[in-house]
Amino acid sequence: MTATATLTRHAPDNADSRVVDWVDSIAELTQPDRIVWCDGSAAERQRLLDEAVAAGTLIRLNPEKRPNSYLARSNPSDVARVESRTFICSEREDDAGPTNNWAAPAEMRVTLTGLFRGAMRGRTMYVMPFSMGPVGSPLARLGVQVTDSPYVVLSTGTMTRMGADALAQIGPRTEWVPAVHSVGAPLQPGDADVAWPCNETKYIVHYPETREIWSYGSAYGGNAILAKKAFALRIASKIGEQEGWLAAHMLLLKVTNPSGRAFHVAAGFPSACGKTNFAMLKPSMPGWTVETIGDDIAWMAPGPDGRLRAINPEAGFFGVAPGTGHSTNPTAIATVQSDTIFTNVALTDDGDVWWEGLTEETPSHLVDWLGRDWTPDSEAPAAHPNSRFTVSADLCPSIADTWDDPAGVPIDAVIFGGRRATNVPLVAQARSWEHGVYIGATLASERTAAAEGTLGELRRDPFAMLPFSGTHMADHWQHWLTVGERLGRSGQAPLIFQVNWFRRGEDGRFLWPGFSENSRALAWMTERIEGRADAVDSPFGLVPVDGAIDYAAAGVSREDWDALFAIEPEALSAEADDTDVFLARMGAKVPAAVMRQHAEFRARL
Ligand SMILES: Nc1nc2c(ncn2[C@@H]2O[C@H](COP(=O)(O)OP(=O)(O)OP(=O)(O)O)[C@@H](O)[C@H]2O)c(=O)[nH]1
Ligand SMILES: O=C([O-])CC(=O)C(=O)O
Ligand SMILES: [Mn+2]
Repeated sequence: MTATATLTRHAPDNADSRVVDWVDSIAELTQPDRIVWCDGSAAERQRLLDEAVAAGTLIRLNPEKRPNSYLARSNPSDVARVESRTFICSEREDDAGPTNNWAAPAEMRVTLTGLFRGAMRGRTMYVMPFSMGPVGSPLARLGVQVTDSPYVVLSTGTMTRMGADALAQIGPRTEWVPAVHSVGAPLQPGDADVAWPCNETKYIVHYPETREIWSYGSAYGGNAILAKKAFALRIASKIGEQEGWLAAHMLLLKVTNPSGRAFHVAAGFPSACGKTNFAMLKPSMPGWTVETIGDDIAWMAPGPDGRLRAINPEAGFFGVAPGTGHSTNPTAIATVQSDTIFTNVALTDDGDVWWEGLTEETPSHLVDWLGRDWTPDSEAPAAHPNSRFTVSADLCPSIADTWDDPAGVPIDAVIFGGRRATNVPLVAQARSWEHGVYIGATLASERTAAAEGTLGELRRDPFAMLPFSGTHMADHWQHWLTVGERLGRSGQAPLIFQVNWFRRGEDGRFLWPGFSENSRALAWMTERIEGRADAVDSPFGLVPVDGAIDYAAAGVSREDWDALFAIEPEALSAEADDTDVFLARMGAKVPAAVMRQHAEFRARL
């Protein structure tokens, strides 16, 4: 018997034997020095925080400025999702589709077994049972992740319901998704550790049929907090297709109008395109309120009443720091006042954090995300463009009291959006569910710092799921059509809209002020649901009639307002050509309804 096998007996007494056997088998492969079963308690969290400070992984911030908060600086090479190293290993390549990296599962297993052999030597393996969604909710799902990164344990503890309660849910017949994570940096006896261990070799691997996740070499959020993008989107999109529900890269919010009527909205924008900001919107319009339910992921299923019901499977926010300030997102600023882990932001001289966009004045001296002295004369930004905050949803002042309702909330509207300097109007309503699916399917957006790649480059990001689908993207579209038909039969399908906060004028400036003023577009959408606001036809769908949105109150000139909806036939025709190429690339599985909608789009130009 090895030492690790002995330690595994410290599994909690109620741990399901399949979980214990699986943990044993991973320990056998990865050879950690110690195994710790996480209970999710506050005491455990504090112990891990203290250990991470001692190890140099976390810097404790000034408790008078930022109580119970910490700064992590990653290895400079480990700052974002690595899409080129992310794989969907379905049995058949065609089930992963042309937008995913694919490898044969048997071959990938051999590669990963080689990499994971002894990968945790000298480290502790943490076992984290977790629930995505309120523990015990019919919409919730269970998983167990092992990791050798205390930073990942702390992050998972905030982002999910992690610990003893989740473990207690796993019985002999319960389904749970196993997820294996290692930073890929074993320590030999006598080796000194580094603050952010990782490996140049990275693999983020999903087996959709057997519902397993393996991640190697990175400790960055989206690569390593496997409950989030890997499970709640990539694996869940496959499960949802098999079971008739939707896993969506969408925020969830509740908006209440001045007469007290509430609406629930799910909105899908690509990474770093405004989900967290929209979810925490402070309306500029008097009498309106927005409450937050989720800021990144929605699981939605037709409910017993025939309506689409949604839960936020997460328990916290992993939000983009740069651009988040008192004037843009005061709610997020209030949320991260305490109990927050910041990653790759700058450190102020008084032990607090700073990033571009936090305040109007720039501090005269900082320590940047790389640990170097920084002044306003420095060329590089002080915070990494994809620096993040990790904080519990409970701390958000705009959180809705229904945010963790096990039954979910009924969805009235679905929105798609992207970062588009040209062509796409501020807001438009899809003519039908089918038209809405076409809008989602052909969504394009400019690249951001949330993943490796060229900033600003326009790319197709269907359903904002390009990096997050565990299936063939065209199967995902067909699945949305099928769910829509089912909702349509009870006459209760949500309306679908498209928005674009990022259109620019010829001088390069944003034409729309965004943030709190986005409430004007949201209000119009709710008025469409109520049948109170008028709209006119356009190639994109139904757009507000003159006077339906008070743009002047948002400080927008008549000229800019017109430019926000301008139709440039040549540019649109070029975009339609590009859509042809994109749909051809997606192959024979593209639903006929999407092709039909594309033909109609062309005909309307
Ligand atoms: N101009 C403009 N910028 C915005 C708006 N909303 C958000 N942003 C900026 O866009 C960036 C990303 O916004 P987030 O709300 O964090 O985006 P996200 O979709 O939650 O990103 P992920 O967490 O990566 O999925 C931030 O720098 C925001 O300040 C808007 O309405 N107008
Ligand atoms: O998953 C991540 O790493 C962060 C995130 O929310 C995104 O990129 O969409
Ligand atoms: Mn976000």
